[in-house]
Amino acid sequence: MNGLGNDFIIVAHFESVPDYAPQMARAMCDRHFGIGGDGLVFILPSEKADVRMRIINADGSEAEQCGNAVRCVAKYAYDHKLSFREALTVETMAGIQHVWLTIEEGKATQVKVDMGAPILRGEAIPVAVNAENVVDHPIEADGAAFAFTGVSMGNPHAVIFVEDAPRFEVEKWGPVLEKHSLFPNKANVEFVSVISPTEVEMRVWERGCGQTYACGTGACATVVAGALTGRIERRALVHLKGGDLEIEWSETDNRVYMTGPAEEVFAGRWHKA
Ligand SMILES: N[C@H](CCC[C@H](N)C(=O)O)C(=O)O
Repeated sequence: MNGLGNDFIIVAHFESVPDYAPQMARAMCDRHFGIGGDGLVFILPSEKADVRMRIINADGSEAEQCGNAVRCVAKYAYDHKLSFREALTVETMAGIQHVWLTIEEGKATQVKVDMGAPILRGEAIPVAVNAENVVDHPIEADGAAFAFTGVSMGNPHAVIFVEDAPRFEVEKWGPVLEKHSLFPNKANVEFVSVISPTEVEMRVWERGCGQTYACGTGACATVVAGALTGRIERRALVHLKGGDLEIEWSETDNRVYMTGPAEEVFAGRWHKA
């Protein structure tokens, strides 16, 4: 499945995450010797929600949250009758996500997710900056100077505003910034250019998988960072390499709502030993 080209291998027949999950993710996500994907997603039973999601990045590291994967999991749960409601809940390591599905011809097409409230205090993101909000904070890497705004949606993000995101050298600066000493748990790094107060372009280097076509939590972090720094409004359209996400950081409940597509591409069997 994928959300705007951010693609995942979904497995739904485990009761819990096996201890060999990191090796399984690295093998299955390999785009030449495996199936290929940005991550391996387990759909598990839950006592608190309709289903539970755990996500392992392509490098075998586990992430606390994944916006595009939540949309895929919710679609899978409805389409494969793990849930019969168009409004359902997905338990993640970041909390319980409420999800609303748009159904067309019996299948979920568009998915809206309550991604919860952003975490902005430096040591909770975490970033090695002792501040309630980490806004346009200087960061140096390989002799270049940037300014990042730190936001967690359960997973850590460093949002950097640049002149022209689609032409930015993500492959050069992403890996250096992902592992910067300011980020104790590493970070997903978003490069964002503002088109208008309600529209941005974003490219992303993701922790544990590299440059991806889209990042749901990254799009949420982008709108929060943009609104915090007065660059954009709290509701914006985020243009990503793989398509668009609608994001709103609600003024009334402080929660971030993400709306976008989810797609099932194929199903199959994994035969490798
Ligand atoms: N690589 C991310 C997890 C996937 C997040 C992204 N794919 C999304 O849609 O939110 C991390 O290690 O925090």
